Amino acid sequence: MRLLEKAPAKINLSLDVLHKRPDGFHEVKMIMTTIDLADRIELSERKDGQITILSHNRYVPDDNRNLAYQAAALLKERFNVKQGVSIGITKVIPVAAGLAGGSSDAAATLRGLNRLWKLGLTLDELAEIGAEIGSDVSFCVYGGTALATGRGEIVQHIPAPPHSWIVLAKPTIGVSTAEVYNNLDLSKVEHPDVEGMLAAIHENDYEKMIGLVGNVLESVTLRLYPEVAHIKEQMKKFGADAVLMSGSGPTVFGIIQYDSRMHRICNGLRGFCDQVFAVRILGERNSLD
Ligand SMILES: C[C@](O)(CO)[C@H](O)COP(=O)(O)OP(=O)(O)OC[C@H]1O[C@@H](n2ccc(N)nc2=O)[C@H](O)[C@@H]1O
Ligand SMILES: Nc1ncnc2c1ncn2[C@@H]1O[C@H](COP(=O)(O)OP(=O)(O)OP(=O)(O)O)[C@@H](O)[C@H]1O
Repeated sequence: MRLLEKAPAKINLSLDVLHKRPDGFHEVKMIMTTIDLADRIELSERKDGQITILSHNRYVPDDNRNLAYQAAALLKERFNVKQGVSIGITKVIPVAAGLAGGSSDAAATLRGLNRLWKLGLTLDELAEIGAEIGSDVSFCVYGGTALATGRGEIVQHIPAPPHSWIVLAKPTIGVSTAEVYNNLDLSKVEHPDVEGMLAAIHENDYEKMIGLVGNVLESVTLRLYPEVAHIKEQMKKFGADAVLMSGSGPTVFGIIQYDSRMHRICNGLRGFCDQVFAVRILGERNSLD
């Protein structure tokens, strides 16, 4: 048997870090939403009990460093599954980009293997298992839009943000999440208004939403990688309504209401940036909702 799962990317509309915890992780408060840019995960049964990864992407590990491999190994061990699985990953989400590509691949593998191996687990149970793989995996198990707290694994669902285009631009560099958190100086950051963003989304208020985007991790990544600041400036100059870095970066996203402006911004960015995408937020509401 063979089955397919989509693994969508996420962006963080608001990302605050409250403090560093004794376990080394940081306590976060962030609003995440899935976008229509997805890897494809193909799961095929193996009778020999092995787990294999095939991705045809030189930046993606094909062994137990791959988060999809870790997801399969965890389920196999926890539920004493005898079968194995071949995991084919068609990468669309840029790697080490702040878009949770690896986390979403792991989450899709959990959802897919739950079906393939007939484990009968709920999404809540899969999300709990996902937290053992990485902080973003729990959110990715559900997708949609959510307020995430704790180290990111406590997920509270909220409505989708107002109707808009998301333009993504990824500079050629990759960024290490651990490096960004390690260089964060919380005495120097400006905290975003996460509660205000929550209210804007609940009220489906586009103007309010674009005025409230914020990410404390920008303070680190923009300093370490000036090309990210350059892309932010260009996206603003081309006319995006709001511009923010996603996660630990380096991908920058712009929020735009009108198609014509979205095209203008994409054309402008493609002049100097290889990876530019225009996507919708998954499950978005239209402006009349
Ligand atoms: C930046 C975000 O992507 C925003 O959604 C996440 O906070 C990061 O999530 P992630 O990539 O799944 O992170 P993990 O794989 O769990 O952790 C990678 C590293 O990031 C740091 N880390 C991550 C999450 C967190 N709440 N505090 C941290 O300090 C830790 O140094 C950890 O070793
Ligand atoms: N399935 C996978 N896809 C991509 N990278 C993976 C995968 N599994 C493991 N990795 C490793 O994880 C690193 C980070 O990749 P990923 O694309 O998940 O980063 P990210 O989008 O910044 O994640 P996040 O936003 O959750 O911090 C890569 O450099 C790669 O070595």
